[in-house]
Amino acid sequence: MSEPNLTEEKNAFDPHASSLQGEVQQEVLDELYAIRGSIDNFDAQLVYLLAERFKATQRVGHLKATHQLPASDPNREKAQIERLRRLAHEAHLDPEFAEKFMNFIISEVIRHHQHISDNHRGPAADA
Ligand SMILES: C=C(O[C@@H]1C=C(C(=O)O)C=C[C@H]1O)C(=O)O
Repeated sequence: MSEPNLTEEKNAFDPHASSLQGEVQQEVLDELYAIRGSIDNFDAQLVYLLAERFKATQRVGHLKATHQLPASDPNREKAQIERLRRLAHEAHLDPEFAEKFMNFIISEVIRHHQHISDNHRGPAADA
């Protein structure tokens, strides 16, 4: 018989975790849980999407380090932010929020690129 997986148990997600239990009618809680089920699915997708984006940006980081290119590309960022603000507006998402969120992600990517560059070994001097 296998041992219970303690890590899994400790990390088990309780979709009904709430500070509202006992505070509101059960029907209200049930509706809240139903909506939160969708929120949990969206959040999981966000994590997977971000993970895939960071995989791609890591590749860019290695390419830049290999060719001694700067970690950031301000013109590219400007074009991205303009496009995303437009998309956000069309999607009824606050463009200010979209810009702040994007800048937050990009600054983390640049930090990764600097780290990759700092740890990059160039071609051996005697090669
Ligand atoms: C990923 C890159 O590096 C940086 C990060 C960016 C991003 O996260 O989209 C965009 C421009 C760069 O400042 C890139 O140059 O494409």
